[in-house]
Amino acid sequence: MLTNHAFLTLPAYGQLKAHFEATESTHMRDLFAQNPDRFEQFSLRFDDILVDFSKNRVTAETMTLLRQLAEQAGLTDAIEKMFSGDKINGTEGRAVLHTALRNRANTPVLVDGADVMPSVNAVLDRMKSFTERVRSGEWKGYSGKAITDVVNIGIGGSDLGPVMVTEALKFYASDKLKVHFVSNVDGVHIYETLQLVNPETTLFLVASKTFTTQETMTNANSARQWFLDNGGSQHDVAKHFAALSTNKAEVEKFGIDTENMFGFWDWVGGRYSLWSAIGLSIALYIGFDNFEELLAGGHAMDNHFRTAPLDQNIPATLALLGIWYNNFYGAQSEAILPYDQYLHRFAAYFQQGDMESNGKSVDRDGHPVAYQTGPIIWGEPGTNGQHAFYQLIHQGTKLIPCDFIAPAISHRPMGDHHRMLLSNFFAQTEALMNGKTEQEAADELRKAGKSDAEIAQVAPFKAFSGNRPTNSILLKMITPYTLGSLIAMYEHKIFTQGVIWNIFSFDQWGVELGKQLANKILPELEADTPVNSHDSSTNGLINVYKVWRKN
Ligand SMILES: O=P(O)(O)OC[C@H]1O[C@@H](O)[C@H](O)[C@@H](O)[C@@H]1O
Repeated sequence: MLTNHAFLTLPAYGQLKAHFEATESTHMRDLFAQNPDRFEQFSLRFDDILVDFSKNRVTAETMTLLRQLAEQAGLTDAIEKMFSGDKINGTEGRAVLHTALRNRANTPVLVDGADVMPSVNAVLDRMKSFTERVRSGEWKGYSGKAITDVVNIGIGGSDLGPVMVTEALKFYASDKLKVHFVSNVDGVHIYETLQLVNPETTLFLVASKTFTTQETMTNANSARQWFLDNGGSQHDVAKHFAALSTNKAEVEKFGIDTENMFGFWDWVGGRYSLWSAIGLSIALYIGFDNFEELLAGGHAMDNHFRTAPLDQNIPATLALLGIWYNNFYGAQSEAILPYDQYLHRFAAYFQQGDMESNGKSVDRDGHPVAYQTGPIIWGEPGTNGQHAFYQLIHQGTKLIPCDFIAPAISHRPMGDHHRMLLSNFFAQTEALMNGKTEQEAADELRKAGKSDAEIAQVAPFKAFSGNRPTNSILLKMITPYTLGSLIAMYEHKIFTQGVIWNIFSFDQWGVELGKQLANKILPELEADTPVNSHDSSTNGLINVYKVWRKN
């Protein structure tokens, strides 16, 4: 178990508070003017990833104090505990070992005294041979045809990771196999997907850690019914349905041949499971070699996180910067802005990764926290975001720290597109940092021939305060390996913050209440008789629904 501490009483917290008050009004423009080495001093490199954090409202002293905060919170010890299989998921009594899934060094990792690596490797071997059989066409559907479409049915961690990675690595995909993802219990999702596929050549992957999730089981049942209604027989189900789960009993009950079950373990959190059997759709889409590269990239970042000193440690640095804005500047959110269309689901993926992990308000002693924990994560790919919500980032009243992510080399070089994309990537962080004074705005207007009256009227609106923090994460190229490292980098950032806030990052009790209430309401929706067992709003909504559905 992790060692507890009181975040607000850590000596470095008090020092940071005083330091914040003394430096809050400093403008990054001045910090850059004073220090020509700022970029060298405040950037880190790891393989083909450059993390430039110089455009943050920090000095060397800020970083030193933040690192002391991490040390005082016991980060080094916590990292070791996670990697070595300690049961750091305290409320569920579980180890947290997604790192073992990508442990390419194959060193033993013990849970309750037993090495998990042989089981991890055994599942990977089965995924490999299955992937090869499906991709080569050796695996046949019931009418003897090769598989052309894979439909992954899952939700949350059993969906978002595979969706994000298959999109991000589309360049590596085989053109013989398409992947589709069904998550929402809204029948529209499965309906529309089934319109695109042929039962003779479709493989359904039912992806659910628990194999009891309402949405997934409902979609899986509908998919099986569709399969049976459209030419497949009960006997053929084995050729068209596989399960990715920890729950063998439920898989059997559903009727999937356990030969077609790819297992994982309770020490893999749903939102950290793309590295496990849940990644089978990824392996099928990009090939097993590329899936292994993804694992290798994650593993390399694990080694970095575990061994790099704090002043060189990329995930820890990003985590500490996040804490600086979250707990001292009062920033409510963080934006993730990938300048790469293939990464268009990256922010959505880390919405779950971060918000489900650190959206907690009780500390590890079970006491309510008296400080802010996990931020709101949001974002869209650049440049689309620029034409939508960047106005607020540039001139709104809220401080929104942003991560800008871009590859130097595009997989799809088309004319000048990539250079234009990157000019925007570079320009935005420069603009956010520098801003534009009212005087500069006025000078521009004067040059454009505006009168003094016009200048006085318009200049205030054309001024930008600047001093808005950004990290620039420049990658050489989005390869399976770099993507693996990038994902692991964010995972460890989230972990570090959870350690410092003294919260449990690997449970998610907050999603349960809504599920319980939905289960209670579902049978109440059957009859047309009005309900009166809820508050007046819930009763009112249900009763109007019961009237309207009749038309
Ligand atoms: O994989 P399962 O068991 O179907 O769970 C899916 C999702 O279910 C949600 O309820 C959890 O909040 C997520 O963490 C999880 O990923």
